[in-house]
Amino acid sequence: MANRTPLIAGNWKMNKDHLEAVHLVQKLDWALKDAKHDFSAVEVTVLVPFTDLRSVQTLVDADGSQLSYGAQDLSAQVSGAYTGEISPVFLEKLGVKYVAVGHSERRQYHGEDDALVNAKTKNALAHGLVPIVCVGEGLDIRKAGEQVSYTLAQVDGAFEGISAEDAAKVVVAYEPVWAIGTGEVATPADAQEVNGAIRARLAELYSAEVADAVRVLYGGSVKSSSIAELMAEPDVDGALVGGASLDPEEFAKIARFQA
Ligand SMILES: O=C(CO)COP(=O)(O)O
Repeated sequence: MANRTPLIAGNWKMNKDHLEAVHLVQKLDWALKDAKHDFSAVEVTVLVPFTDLRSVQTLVDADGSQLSYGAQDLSAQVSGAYTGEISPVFLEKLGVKYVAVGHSERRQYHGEDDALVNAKTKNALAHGLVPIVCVGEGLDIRKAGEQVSYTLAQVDGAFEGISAEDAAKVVVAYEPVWAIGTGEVATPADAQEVNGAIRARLAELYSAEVADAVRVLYGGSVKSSSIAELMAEPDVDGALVGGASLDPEEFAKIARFQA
């Protein structure tokens, strides 16, 4: 890996109310502090439900925690008559650093397409949030051996019209849908194949410098037992962790993959 700081991001999905969130973040923070975790060596963040954000912000501020936190989605709009939507301005005011965009569950259950993912990515960047753009193929595409071309088309769509300066700030998460929540983690070679292709595409779309700056994560059934071998791949710069991020001890172990 070049000079990219690894990022371990926990995606809680629709789990933990705001009271449970405080307990979980506190336990995670303690586990990392006990282990003298060096946040400058491996960044750790949690993507929590919208309703948890204010409580998490208060806790992180009060405890002087080095954990950052983020949201799982945002609106493509900024304000106005968009019932139920959440503006990036609101997220920015809550101290949010990261926001997931185009998670496969949003693509699948909410019909989000590449154009919407692109609009949301731009909206996040315009308001100082770091988008974690999620891409990845389903099982049928994988069986047809088309995972690289399919995923790169999603990358092309997400980055359409984004400047090189902004592109360098984006985080991309390769999450093969068949590996999400199934216990079936991609092999390190599977992850490297697509992560490497994503970086090569960014070099084509922009430049070697931009491609070198962007962190490309892997997600899909990551556990403390599988993280080290994934991170050993040159183009895996971290992980987007679902189920295992709900267990603070296990998630702290994942964050401490170098230990
Ligand atoms: O979708 C994921 C993270 O965004 C991965 O979820 P799991 O780690 O539960 O497979």
